[in-house]
Amino acid sequence: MADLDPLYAHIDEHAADYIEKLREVVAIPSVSSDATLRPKVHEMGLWLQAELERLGAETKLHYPGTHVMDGEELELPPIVLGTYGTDESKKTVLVYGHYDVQPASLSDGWTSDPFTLTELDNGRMVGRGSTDDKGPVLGWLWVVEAHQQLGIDLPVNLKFCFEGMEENGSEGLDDMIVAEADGYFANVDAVCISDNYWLGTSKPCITFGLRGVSAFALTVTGPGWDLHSGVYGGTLHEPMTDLIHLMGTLVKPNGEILIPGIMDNVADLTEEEEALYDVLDFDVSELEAAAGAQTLIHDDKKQTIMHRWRYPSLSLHGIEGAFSGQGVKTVIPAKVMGKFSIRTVPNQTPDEIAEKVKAHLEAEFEKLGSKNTMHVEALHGGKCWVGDLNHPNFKAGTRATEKVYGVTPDFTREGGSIPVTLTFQDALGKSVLLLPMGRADDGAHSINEKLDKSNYLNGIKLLATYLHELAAETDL
Ligand SMILES: NCC(=O)N[C@@H](Cc1c[nH]cn1)C(=O)O
Ligand SMILES: [Zn+2]
Ligand SMILES: [Zn+2]
Repeated sequence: MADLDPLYAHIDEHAADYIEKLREVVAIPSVSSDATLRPKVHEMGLWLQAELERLGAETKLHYPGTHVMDGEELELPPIVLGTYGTDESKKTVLVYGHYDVQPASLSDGWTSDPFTLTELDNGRMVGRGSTDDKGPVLGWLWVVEAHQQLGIDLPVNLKFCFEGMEENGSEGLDDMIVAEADGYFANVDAVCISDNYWLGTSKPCITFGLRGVSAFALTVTGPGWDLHSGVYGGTLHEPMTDLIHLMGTLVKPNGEILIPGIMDNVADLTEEEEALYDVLDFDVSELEAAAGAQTLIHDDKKQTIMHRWRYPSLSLHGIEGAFSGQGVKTVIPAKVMGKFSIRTVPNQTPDEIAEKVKAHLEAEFEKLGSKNTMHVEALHGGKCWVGDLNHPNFKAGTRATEKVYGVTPDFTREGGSIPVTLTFQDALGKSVLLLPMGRADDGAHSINEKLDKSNYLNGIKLLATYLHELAAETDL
């Protein structure tokens, strides 16, 4: 295998260039769930295509069509596909990432403009998308560029698949992957995704499991329009009252999900799995620090980690249509929509979850005797995933981590979701490795999202080293 020390030195020397490029893409507010920012998502996709072309990849854009969001028909952003190298003597690695981001605004509590990458003295680079997932996506590009600049042969062929709707249901992606399994993706030997985080803040990990996610919108509709609560309060069924009651029937404050039958298919805990949690090097105080609170439900670390990785959870996210401004507005909202989602685990499926959620809410609404109308909509649903840690793809990731960081990584599952992981595994019949760049306290989806400069640079080295280690795998 090639001596990678010159590559590592090159990456360190070019830190300023890589940070400038990250600054450039953080400044494109590619928020996939905001209709007004949809052009920015497209712009970000085209930015990536141009960079891939600059690096000599053959690219193509797959446009999945349109969808309706907030009552508006919108063009879905392109899935950016790229092929770099077609040498039949080399293995082909498919790398996936997403270029859309979660919403962010200063009023949420950011200490700097979310779309201006802000470097702090402690090495943190703060900005929306820095860690989820623009930093890692860019990392793959710099791996190719560094090899070119140093004249080092890239030991594998690469296929890129970058999407712009991951944070909003990945519409159109699964269909494209299934349709192209024997086409564009035909020669793929292994898949790697860098879109998650270390378990803590100091030790790297590789990840072999994710929870799924099923998102719902629960709408209660009553009066024809918003009403004066002094004039109508006490005289009619209020949608907010119904909605708050219904949302209260979903989950207890201790996290217990109240939907009948929801736990029926949850995989049994085996002794072998339990032993993994016993030896895990996990510090709950780091989780508390990253959350900015000491409000964990469970007293011991084992229960905490199991409820994050292997049991389902239900979170209430918000209510559309309700008054949320400052001061008091004595209004009866005419129509309100509660949003919640369930993180799902083996062996739960989105169809089963949707059926149980609907049956429960319909039964609870019936009990209210309300004259309002209720509608439950299953939004996106993605399955959970557990990969095979013994596969050579994971061995390559482990060796790469050991080389770059000098430690054996933690082997983790994660509470979050990247539904395409299972799609790649099933449709292509190939191993998918999750190889994170960022740390547990990066604040993805939260305020002041950051990527540490050291994680960015070591992450680029890690992705490069992984490709070399995978190329050296004889068992693949
Ligand atoms: N980094 C992966 C990630 O953040 N995934 C999202 C996926 C999602 C599901 N619904 C909306 N976004 C996650 O929330 O886990
Ligand atoms: Zn992500
Ligand atoms: Zn995300």
